Amino acid sequence: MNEIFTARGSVLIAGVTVDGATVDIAVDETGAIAAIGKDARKTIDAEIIIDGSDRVAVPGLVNTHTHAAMSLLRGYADDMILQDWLSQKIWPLEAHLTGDDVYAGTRLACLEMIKSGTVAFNDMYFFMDRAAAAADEMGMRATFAYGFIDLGMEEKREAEIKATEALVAHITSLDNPRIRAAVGPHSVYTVSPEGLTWCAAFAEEQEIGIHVHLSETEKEVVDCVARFGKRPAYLLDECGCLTPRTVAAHCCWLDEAECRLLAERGVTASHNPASNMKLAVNRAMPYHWLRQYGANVALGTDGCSSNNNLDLMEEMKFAALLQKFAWNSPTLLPAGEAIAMATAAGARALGTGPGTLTVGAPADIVLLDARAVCNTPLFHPDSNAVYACNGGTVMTVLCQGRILMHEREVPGEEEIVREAAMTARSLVARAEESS
Ligand SMILES: C[C@H]1O[C@@H](n2cnc3c(O)ncnc32)[C@H](O)[C@@H]1O
Ligand SMILES: [Zn+2]
Repeated sequence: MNEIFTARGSVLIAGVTVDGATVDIAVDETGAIAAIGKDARKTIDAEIIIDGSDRVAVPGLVNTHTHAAMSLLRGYADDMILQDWLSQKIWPLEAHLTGDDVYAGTRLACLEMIKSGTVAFNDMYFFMDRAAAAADEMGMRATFAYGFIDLGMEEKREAEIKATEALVAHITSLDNPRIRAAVGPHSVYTVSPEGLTWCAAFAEEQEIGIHVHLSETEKEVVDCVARFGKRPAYLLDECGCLTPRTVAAHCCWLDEAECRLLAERGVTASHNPASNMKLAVNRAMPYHWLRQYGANVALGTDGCSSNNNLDLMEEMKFAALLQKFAWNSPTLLPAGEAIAMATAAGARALGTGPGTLTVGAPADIVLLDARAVCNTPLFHPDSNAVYACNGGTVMTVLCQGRILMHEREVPGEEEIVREAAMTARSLVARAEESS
């Protein structure tokens, strides 16, 4: 294998554009940014030198809500409303999932994320020990939550508790700083208050995150008020699920008071605009209120069955456009804020560092092609990154100083794609045989 992918020493990115200036970025052997500037090359004896001319450097992107192995379900069920999509197509198929399926699907997802500039992701799914193995092999950072769904049944709740405890124990035993565990209560419509309360207490005891779907549809809100006499964010809060370690996905139907509550609790709201538009949830996350009350707002793709890709560069554009359109404000969510959502806000949510190109930060660095058509002319790199380009502009990706992709080459790509295609076919065939 090309030594650029196996090297674990220091790296110099020479003559790269950062915030409009041409600089060097020096990465030390611990994987941290040692220096940035004109003389940064003098600070290390670089094992690997990357030519940064014709490249724009940005921080690695962070996907704060996905179901990575759903890459196997890409294009399997489109153009449906959420409840029908889940109950008629997705859950029946997922009943046939195996650990091998999740491993192959997560490897495909990691490949796709790396190829579009993502270095870290927040995952909620099943067989997460196998997902963790895949992410580790691919060199990414990731947080894994078992999708806890008890449907109000005590017996099922006991099984979900065991599955959650087993995953957290497994990930803890890995003792891998790139791979973390979280607790994943799916939503207020699939998890009982008892289940939600257990999830919150366990996450607090383990000092780990909570990953939950929140107020994705109007039906979720209406049903929650009818069943529990309160809106979903208040129910989650009563159960202890709103914390600074919580990532709440979607947040489309929050009212203003719920936005203030999320901000007060330090919750990260993960905006998933492509999935929301595709499933026609009929309301955009109220970003203006969340920002007004100081909530951390990050970005996520959701899974490949509702998006249908994992390209966070595209997601930045969807977010900026959807917010402007839905809230009738062309000044809402400008390009710089969209990039901060996809980088610093996501890194804050997952605790992966500052998510910026600064000395001392983990070297999670993405190099974009400055000569690409979408980057020409290059008046405003942020504008081009959000409004003109997509993940195809990503040339090189470093995570903790390790080179995961260079000149768009990722080691093992062909085998990962072949294996995932075969696995997806076999999963669907098994499901069809049994129906
Ligand atoms: C972990 C479970 O969550 C399911 N899922 C995937 N996307 C969504 C979504 O947008 N809303 C609710 N649930 C979702 C996934 O299929 C797993 O069953
Ligand atoms: Zn989701």
